[in-house]
Amino acid sequence: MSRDGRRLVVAAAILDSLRSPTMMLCARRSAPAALAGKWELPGGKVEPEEDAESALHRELVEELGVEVRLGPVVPASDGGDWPILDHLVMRVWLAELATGSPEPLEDHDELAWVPRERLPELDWLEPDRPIVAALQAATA
Ligand SMILES: Nc1nc2c([nH]c(=O)n2[C@H]2C[C@H](O)[C@@H](COP(=O)(O)OP(=O)(O)OP(=O)(O)O)O2)c(=O)[nH]1
Repeated sequence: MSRDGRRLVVAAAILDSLRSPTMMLCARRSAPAALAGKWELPGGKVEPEEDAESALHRELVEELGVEVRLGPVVPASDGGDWPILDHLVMRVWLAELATGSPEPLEDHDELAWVPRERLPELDWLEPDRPIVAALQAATA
């Protein structure tokens, strides 16, 4: 749960390098129908009794088959989690690959390494647009 009791979604902005980022791994949703075709950050809902970072590592293994090193969280302008679809909130970490090569194993039909300056060109899930802007700023 987030601090205000809303269900928490966790996601990773996986960079080619945490130290000197130039590209970010973006994922195109394949389901449900209402969200299919839109780009997002890989991740998913935190299960009850699960801590946020463990949930993120679990989701990245399930969805992409990778393990990552986490960098800092990129907060919303109020310092907290980002409001997203379905009255959920999302916490976003910068990250870099530790092991594995990302494959669209589950929930996505395409993955793309996108140069950070081109990130706004993708057809993002609407709530992700301000997050993408913050990620560009955080990786400048
Ligand atoms: N993973 C992810 N979800 C996002 C992003 N932006 C955004 O609005 N969402 C929304 C879409 C969904 O309503 C929700 C995440 O749900 P999900 O379907 O990915 O979660 P999950 O893998 O745990 O699946 P389930 O338990 O619902 O079956 O958050 C994003 O960048 N990444």
